[in-house]
Amino acid sequence: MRTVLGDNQYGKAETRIVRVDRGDTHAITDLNVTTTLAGDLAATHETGDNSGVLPTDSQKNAVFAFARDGIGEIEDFGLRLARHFVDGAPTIHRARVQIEQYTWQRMSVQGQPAHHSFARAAGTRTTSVTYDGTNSWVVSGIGDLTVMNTTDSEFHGYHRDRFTTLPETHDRILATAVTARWRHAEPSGDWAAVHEAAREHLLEAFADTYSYSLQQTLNAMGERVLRNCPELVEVRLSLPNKHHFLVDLSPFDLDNPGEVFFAADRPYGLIEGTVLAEDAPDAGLAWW
Ligand SMILES: O=c1[nH]c(=O)c2[nH]c(=O)[nH]c2[nH]1
Repeated sequence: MRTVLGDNQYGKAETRIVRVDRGDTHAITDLNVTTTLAGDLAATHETGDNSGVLPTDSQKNAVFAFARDGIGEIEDFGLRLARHFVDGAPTIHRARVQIEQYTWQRMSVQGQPAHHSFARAAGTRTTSVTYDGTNSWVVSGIGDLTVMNTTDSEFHGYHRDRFTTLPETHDRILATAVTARWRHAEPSGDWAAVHEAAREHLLEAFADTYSYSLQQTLNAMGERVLRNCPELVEVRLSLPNKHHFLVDLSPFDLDNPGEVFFAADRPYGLIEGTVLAEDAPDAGLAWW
């Protein structure tokens, strides 16, 4: 059988890098960086001719070397790296730089901000930057931000088949670990300000939406971000439904008026969806 080489890409996954800025007080930037390159790479696949391959080791080294000059916002760091790879190597026509930034909070010591001590906080800030030699696309977001509403959530009226045993509920816990990614209309802007605003609006929409399904909450979260952040044109959400089951305490002659739950970790419902501005421009390579 004859075969042809299809789409391919390669890069260095998960370069972990911590930069310490040693000003009057220390500051840290803690990143997990994944670089992915694509282009004219048939030769290495077909004959092992590596003349067009920029080693993944060099990609990792570039991440560390670029960090020596300062990192700044992860979106800008990603754009600098992506341009370096495509503009510097003739066979590389497309680069993606994905960055996860871990959140660290400065500790307090005797009521004062600590000089050099930090505690890791929940949630990550993320970006995925793509550059094709002409255009750049930026998708930013958050990861792993666990949230819970202890009421104002119902789930009933669903389609039933012969396997349906789920009891309808008019009052349940709604909990999820939010992964959200938002597409910027332009590959420039005040990344940190947009991030803060998008995060706030996501969380507020989660908290103040009376929910009849996690799907409805997802849509409300995406809508709220797009209505309030004109820099953004698309939001993609992935929301695991972290089920909390009321424990039957009747064997112990105890009632359970919505107070004691079993927090199951698997299996879990996984609710995913996209909300777009009606006039969102074509996504191009934003989600590559
Ligand atoms: O908000 C929910 N959406 C579902 O689709 C679903 N399915 C399920 O079993 N529980 C829930 N909850």
